[in-house]
Amino acid sequence: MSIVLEVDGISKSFDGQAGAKAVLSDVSFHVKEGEFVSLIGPSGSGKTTLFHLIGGLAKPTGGDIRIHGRSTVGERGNIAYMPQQASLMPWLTVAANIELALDIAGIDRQDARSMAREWLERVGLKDGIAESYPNLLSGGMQQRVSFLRALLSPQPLMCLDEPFGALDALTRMQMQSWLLSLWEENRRTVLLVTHSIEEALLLSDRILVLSTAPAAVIREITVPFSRPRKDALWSNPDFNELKREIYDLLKPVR
Ligand SMILES: Nc1ncnc2c1ncn2[C@@H]1O[C@H](COP(=O)(O)OP(=O)(O)OP(=O)(O)O)[C@@H](O)[C@H]1O
Repeated sequence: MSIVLEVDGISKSFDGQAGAKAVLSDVSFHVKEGEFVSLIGPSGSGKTTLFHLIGGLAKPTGGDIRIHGRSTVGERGNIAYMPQQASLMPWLTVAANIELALDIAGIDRQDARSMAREWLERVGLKDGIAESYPNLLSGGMQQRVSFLRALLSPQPLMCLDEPFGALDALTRMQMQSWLLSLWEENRRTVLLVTHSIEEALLLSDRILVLSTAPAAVIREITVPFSRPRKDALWSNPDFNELKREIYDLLKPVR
């Protein structure tokens, strides 16, 4: 499998009143083609900052970011990004929201139109949802549309930033199962930021554990469960063992 993303010795500091504040310190990792990798770390450890750097919205203080071997520091348009809040355009229908993203990414308008409609049906968003406006959909439905928009976008890497963080616990579990089966069919290259250890274990091939700020990768865990996975994994003793191990890594040092 070829390497899609290389984060190579990245550091990032912000200037503040009390001088420079280091947020990331020598962070290095990679994501291979078709891999699902999760980043998990304490609150404030710089996960969103890292996504901003990968997406080209900010520049690192040091280090390099490469996509398919080419340095993309400060360059936008290389990732399909899914934020915590769906951020759909309220004045466009669901289908038009997806079409717009594909259009911006350079896909022919006619192709974007048929892709959006076909995929909405395929992922169970039927019964006129394509022609509905986003504010008529539940939070979970909006996130399905947001995920689909990222999934269909042609960029080589999907970055999912706490995509289910704003959902209630039950909807979140349903969304995880939905995303799991959809991802296992499509195998796009994914980097996920999450606060949920269970979510990371259920979905990922590998988990990168970040330390508190200034953050570095303190552990890389290869998730040993075979695919296709089912949410019944939650009752597997090995699942709980790994959950405990990651929880201990994230515990604040007293
Ligand atoms: N533009 C900025 N200027 C100054 N400090 C910033 C800026 N952006 C982020 N920070 C600081 O960097 C640190 C890391 O923030 P970031 O949002 O990346 O963490 P996070 O791991 O995503 O947090 P959470 O898990 O709570 O969402 C925080 O202390 C934050 O205040």
